[in-house]
Formats: sequence, C-alpha cells, structure tokens
Amino acid sequence: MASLITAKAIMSHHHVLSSTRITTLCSDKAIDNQQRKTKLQISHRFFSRRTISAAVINSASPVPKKETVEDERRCHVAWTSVQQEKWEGELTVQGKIPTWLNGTYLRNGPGLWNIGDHDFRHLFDGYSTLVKLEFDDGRIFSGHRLLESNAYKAAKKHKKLCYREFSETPKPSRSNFKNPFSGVGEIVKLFSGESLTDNANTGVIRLGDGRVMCLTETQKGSILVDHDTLDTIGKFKYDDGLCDHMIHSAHPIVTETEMWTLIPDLVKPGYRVVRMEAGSNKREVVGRVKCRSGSWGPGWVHSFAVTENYVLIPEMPLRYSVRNLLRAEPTPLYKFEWCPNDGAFVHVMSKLTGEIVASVEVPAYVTFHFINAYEEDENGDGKATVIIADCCEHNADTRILDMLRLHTLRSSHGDDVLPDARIGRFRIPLDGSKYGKLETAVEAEKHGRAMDMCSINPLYLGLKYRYVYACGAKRPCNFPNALTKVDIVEKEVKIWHEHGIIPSEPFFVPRPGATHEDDGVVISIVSEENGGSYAILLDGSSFEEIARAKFPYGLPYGLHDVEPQLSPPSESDTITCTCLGAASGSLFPPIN
Ligand SMILES: CC1=C(/C=C/C(C)=C/C=C/C(C)=C/C=C/C=C(C)/C=C/C=O)C(C)(C)CCC1
Ligand SMILES: [Fe+2]
Repeated sequence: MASLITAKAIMSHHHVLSSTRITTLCSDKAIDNQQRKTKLQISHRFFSRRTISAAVINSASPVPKKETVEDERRCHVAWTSVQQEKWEGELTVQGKIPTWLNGTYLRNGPGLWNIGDHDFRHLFDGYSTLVKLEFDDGRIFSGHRLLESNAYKAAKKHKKLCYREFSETPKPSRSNFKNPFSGVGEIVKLFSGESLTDNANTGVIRLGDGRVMCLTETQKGSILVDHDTLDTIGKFKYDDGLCDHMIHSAHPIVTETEMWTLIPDLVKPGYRVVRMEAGSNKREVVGRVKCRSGSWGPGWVHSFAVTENYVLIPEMPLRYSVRNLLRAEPTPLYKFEWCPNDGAFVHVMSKLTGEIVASVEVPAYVTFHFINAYEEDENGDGKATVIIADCCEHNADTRILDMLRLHTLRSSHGDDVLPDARIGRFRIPLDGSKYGKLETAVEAEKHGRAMDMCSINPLYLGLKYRYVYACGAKRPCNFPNALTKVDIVEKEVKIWHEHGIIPSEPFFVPRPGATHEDDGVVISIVSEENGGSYAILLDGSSFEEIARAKFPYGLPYGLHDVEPQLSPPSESDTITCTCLGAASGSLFPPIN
C-alpha cells in the first residue's frame, strides 16, 4: 500500500485557499512541508472557470437568476465541482483512530457538475467521483478520482453533454434540428438504452467475491473499480438477458454469498426480483410482481429492503413516466409523475419460492432509502406474522426532488426551506389483510425534521435492530446539516453538528468483538462553509467525536458509502466484517 500512497498530491482549490495563500486555480504550489514532495495529478483540460448560468427547469419554477463566478465562490463547497480529476495523499489526523479500524472506506457521488461552459441543473446529474479513506494503523491515506464512465469520457472529449443524465438531455445535433424523424430516433435510442447515461454516481458495493462496483439506475452504469487505486476497470457485464430492461434499483442488497436487486418493467408495469450468486455475473429471476395501480409506469424503486426470508417491493405513487423520460426539458418531477389517486402499495415476496406472500395498500409515501426490515413473530410460535420496514420518508411530499436542484442548494440565505422528513415505519401483516400501516417511528422534531442517507450496523441487515445513523438537521437549513443517531426502541436521538457543515451519509463500522449493536465507529466526510473538508469519526455509542482528518482542499457532497455486505450472523459463527475491510477482523454475533 505504501507504494501507492507515495504519490501524494496537492491541489489548490479556490474554495479552500484564500487569496493570501494560493490564488491560482489548480496551481501546483506546495501547501506545506509535508506535501512539498508530492506529485500533482491534475487535468486542466476539462475544468474551466466560468460564468454559471442557472437554467430554468420547469414552468412551475421561477426563473433563477444568472449566477456569476462570485456567486459560485460564495456557494457552499458541498455544491461545487471538484477542481481536478484525481488526488491522493495522507491526511493529518487529530484525535486517535481506533487500532482495529484498518481497511478502505469508499464513497461515491456526483462531484463534477459542469462541462466546459455548461452547468448541470440537478445534484444527481454530476459525474461520479469516488473518495477513499484508507485506514492503516492510525493513519489515513485518502484520495478522490472521477469515474471513467463513457458518459464522462464523451463529455470530456466533445466538451458537451452526450448522454441523458437525471435532469439533463443532450441538445440535438444541428442536422437533427429539422429532421422530422429525429423524434422516432430518440425513442429508439431511449428504449434501446443507447442514449441513457452510464454515469454510475449513486452507490458503490463490494460483491461477495471482492469485486467493487459503482452503480446508478441504468444497468449499463454498473462499473467495476479498483478500490485501492480508484482506477476504472470497466463495465460489469451481466451474463443474462435481463439488460433489455435498462433500469434497476441503485441499491442492490449484497451479502457474502449473494446480491438481490429489483428490475422495474416499464412496458408491462411490474418488477422482477433477481438474485446473483457471489462470483457469478448471471442474475436469476426469482419472481415477478405486477404493479397494482392502474397507472402506466411502475413506481420508482431507488432502493428496497429484505428480511431473512422476504424481499419487500415498494410501489410508490411516484412513478416512472415514459413521456417524461422522453422530454428534452425536465418537468417538475423529472422522469417521474405523482399519482397518489392510483394508490400506494408494498409487496412481499418469498426469497425461496418467488411467491407473493403479501401485497398491501398503504398510505401514500415518498422514499428513496429503506433503512432496514425484519420479521416479527407476534404469537411466539416461530412463524412471522408481520413485517416491519423502516425508511426515510418525505411525508409523501415530492418537493424534495426539486429542492435538490443545484441552484436551490447554492442559493441558501439561511432560510428554513428543507421540506420535512421522518422515519416511516411500515407494518405489513402476513395474514392476507388488504392494508398495511405507515407510521412515524420517532417524533421527527427530535432529528430536526430531516431524515435521509441512512445506515445501520450491517450485522443487523434484515434483522430486528435498534439504531439508525443518518443525516438529520439543525434548523434553519436548506439541506440536512447534522449527523444523527436514532434509537428507534427508546425513541431517543443524538445529534452531531457544527456550524455551516454538510456531512455525507454516516457509515457505521462495528468493532470486532462487539456485543452491543452501537459498539463501533461512524465515518462521514464533512464539507465546510469555509470551503474545507474533513473526515470525521464518531463513537457509535456516545456519538461523540473520536478523530478528524482535514483534506487539503474542499470536497463536494457525496451520496453513498459502500453498502453493507455481511452474512446474517448465526449463533456459532464468527463473522468477518468485509465493509471493504473498513473493519477487518472478527466479529462475534451480536446479542439482541
Ligand atoms: C431515474 C433515471 C435515471 C437516474 C437516476 C438517478 C441518478 C437517481 C439518483 C437518485 C438519488 C441519488 C436519490 C437520492 C436521494 C436523496 C435524498 C432524497 C436526500 C434528501 C435529503 O434531505 C437515469 C439513470 C438517468 C436514467 C433514466 C431514469
Ligand atoms: Fe441512494
């Protein structure tokens, strides 16, 4: 590892370094003695200083004013593109990293929101940027790197958008402007997946066989990376005929032995539930569920949940819309439409047989991230009677999607504009009842009425659990600005916050040998108001700071860390934690 780390690099970031220090963009001047030996790895070609033109995204939105470079300077570093393609170096640690914490933490997210003079609209449009924290005997070696997706490479080459991103559509070429058949061509390109992006900016997983993959919601955006160098290895080639369906959940559920995911069917609205063995590239269809609502498209499935024996398939009233997928200009709900009158549902499929064992109507909901789910045996006879599934629920309010427009995020004036969210708890009876319940698990005021980007102790995946780590808020805010630990049994919340910060998804790493669910550390990367960034380690139990390590530059907000990937614990097993080695070592089964 040391040899890889020797190429430490420095960058000057115009948000980090004040004019009294280094003022040039992407300068190769040394920042301090330790970094003087470093080698710069910067690509100037692609990153330009520019005027930011904030675009109008829909008729319902007011016309945003044009931003200037000065505006961008003033905007939070969380919403500012990285200034170079890659960096690698050692961070100076304040505090003490636990000696058992060895291995690599990975985070994925959009980190570059402009090509030449064109600025993207939405947080989810940005090009995937991986960040790593390599914990080695109390030291942290870090780095970031843009993912070499075809979408990013083409944009870099042609200095323009070439694929359909979340809210952005490439402009038709001049020759196509007057071509009456170009619309048909666009439909073909969309349905063949050709025009869709492979910008895998959403999640990162480690498969049971050790391969590390970045993901977005297009299947072609499944890209293998080297977790050490952050090099892009190439496309993950699914060895099955299921790619025809183009889209899948961005959050598969991965264990040491298998991977589960959902593939929505846009033509015959429904979902395929698929399973892939560790070491294989072939997914098998375990079962299919038909949508219950009469709407044209299936509900959006960004994520879903599993228990020991079941897969939960959410059918949200926020539905894929083929019409909106095709539009050149984004609608208020981008590729989706809101159809609450057609009902909201949750389906439960047996992992073993693929049979649907429950399909219930529930109150309308909007969720992107399921937290966890488990089976409950209310009669005590060993037979599950109900499924509990928790998610970050946005009070059935779709405004959150539009709140994540870059213009809105960048023009924060201290107003309290973040719509409320809560931990939504589904109770799904397995007795054939028609209806399920959706309740608030913990009074939302306690976590600042913000709740998203969640994680749990990965050893409790699919099992009864007690603690949720997530981003919450200290109001007023326009984005979650605090880390929270929620005890969903005692209904208590701990908050960690510093003025002006935007923390990324907290990632819980259990301590080897732990006997309590919250015995471990929580890792997050924080973007600061002054343009800086640091990695933070909190104690999983007290939720107090253990250590932090400052980056020599500011990092933008990131979406997700590597997903949990542990075998469910059994009484006699010693479990090796494999969160990319984030906590290498042996863990004993947790005690409930
Ligand atoms: C929807 C289609 C696509 C893209 C989908 C993508 C990139 C979805 C990403 C969703 C994410 C990152 C959701 C995160 C939500 C976080 C929230 C709500 C945080 C709230 C904080 O308060 C394409 C792949 C472009 C193709 C067609 C369809
Ligand atoms: Fe996500």
